[in-house]
Amino acid sequence: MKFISYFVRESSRRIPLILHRIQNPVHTIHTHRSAAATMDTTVHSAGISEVHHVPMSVIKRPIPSILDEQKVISLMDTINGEASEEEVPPIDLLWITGSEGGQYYFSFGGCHRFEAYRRLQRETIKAKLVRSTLGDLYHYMGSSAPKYLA
Ligand SMILES: Nc1ncnc2c1ncn2[C@@H]1O[C@H](COP(=O)(O)OP(=O)(O)OP(=O)(O)O)[C@@H](O)[C@H]1O
Repeated sequence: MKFISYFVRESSRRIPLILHRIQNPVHTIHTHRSAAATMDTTVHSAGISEVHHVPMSVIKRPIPSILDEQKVISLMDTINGEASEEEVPPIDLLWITGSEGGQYYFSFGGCHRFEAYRRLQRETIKAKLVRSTLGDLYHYMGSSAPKYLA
C-alpha cells in the first residue's frame, strides 16, 4: 500500500514536468490533461491532447465578441483562484503557417475565456492548436480573410 501511494505521488509529480519547447513564441506544451481539459473539448480539438501556453499578444481575434458581462466576471474569479483555474478549459486556436513561413494564431470561439484572461492582464492563455489552412480561415471570415497569408 505504501509502495502504491509512493508510486502515485511520484507519477503525478512528473506529469507537469513533461515540458518541451516547440517554437517561438509558443513556448510550452504539456500533456497533463485536467478533468476540464479532457471533458470540455470541441469538435475541432477532440483529438488534440497537448495544451500550450500561448502569449495573448500573438492571438488574432478578427471578429468582435458579444459578451455576457456576468460570465466574464465569473470566469475571472475562477481563473484567479489557485485551485479553480483548472476548471477553465483551453481555448481552440487555428494555427496557420503563412506562405512565407510565419506562424499565425486565430481565435474565434472562447470569447468569454479570452476576455477574462485579457482583463486579468495574463501574458498567456491555455490553448489547443488546431492545424489549419487559409481555406479554413475562409470558412470563418469569407473574403475578409487576410490576404497576407496566401
Ligand atoms: N465561472 C465560470 N463561468 C463560466 N464558465 C466557466 C466558469 N468556470 C469554468 N468554466 C468553464 O469555462 C468554459 C467556458 O466556455 P463557454 O463555451 O461557456 O464560453 P467561451 O467559449 O469562453 O465563450 P463563447 O462560448 O461565448 O465563445 C466552460 O467549459 C465552463 O465549464
